[in-house]
Amino acid sequence: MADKIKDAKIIFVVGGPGSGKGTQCEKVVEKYGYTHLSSGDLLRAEVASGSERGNQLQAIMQKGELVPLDTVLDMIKDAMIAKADVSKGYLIDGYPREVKQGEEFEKKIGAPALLLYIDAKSETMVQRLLKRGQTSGRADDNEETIKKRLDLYYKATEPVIAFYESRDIVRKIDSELPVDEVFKQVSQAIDKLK
Ligand SMILES: Nc1ncnc2c1ncn2[C@@H]1O[C@H](COP(=O)(O)OP(=O)(O)O)[C@@H](O)[C@H]1O
Ligand SMILES: Nc1ncnc2c1ncn2[C@H]1C[C@H](O)[C@@H](COP(=O)(O)OP(=O)(O)O)O1
Ligand SMILES: [Mg+2]
Repeated sequence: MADKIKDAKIIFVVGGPGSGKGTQCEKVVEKYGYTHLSSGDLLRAEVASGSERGNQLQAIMQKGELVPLDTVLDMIKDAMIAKADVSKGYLIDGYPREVKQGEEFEKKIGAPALLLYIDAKSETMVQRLLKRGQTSGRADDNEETIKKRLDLYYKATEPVIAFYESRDIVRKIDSELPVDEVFKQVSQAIDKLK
């Protein structure tokens, strides 16, 4: 595995729910041709398949909780391998959500070259998620679950940023600005990688 993706850059995209991770990743795909893997999207695909495992995942996600680490990591790893021959870089969106996930990823796959920290105020995230909820059809875009997701973000995911800061790979992105302004910052961080 490590061999197959040895030249591909790995970028972790970390930020609260509704901070704009998915929005920025789409633009990175367009400009840089990186492979975008969203843990949430992978999980929702499993739910949509109607499998027994998908039903269990749905119940967890609806409560705003984290699904088991092994499940997410296996899904990401399989998806990375599937793209290994064509991918020059990977955007890992929504993972790691806790320090342990980062540690396990590095043991099984490899080290990230960059961590994009997509930062927005909690009020901003709530407003964006409530708006997204009007059309997303996502079971977790409702007021009650949003609150739980935010709490979990501050408790479990923010420590991930501190964990990688010591390696100097964290780039903090101000995601309060309009999408294109946010993307300028993202582009600058990626351009510096080369
Ligand atoms: N910079 C921004 N300004 C305004 N709205 C944004 C911005 N970035 C994202 N959004 C909107 O906020 C919502 C959440 O964005 P999304 O990319 O799905 O976030 P995440 O993947 O982090 O949950 C979406 O409806 C999106 O259109
Ligand atoms: N790395 C991960 N570990 C555990 N659960 C995860 C996960 N990534 C996603 N999930 C589950 C729990 C999340 O509340 C839900 C939705 O995730 P998401 O689509 O990444 O949300 P968002 O883009 O709004 O931040 O899926
Ligand atoms: Mg997303």
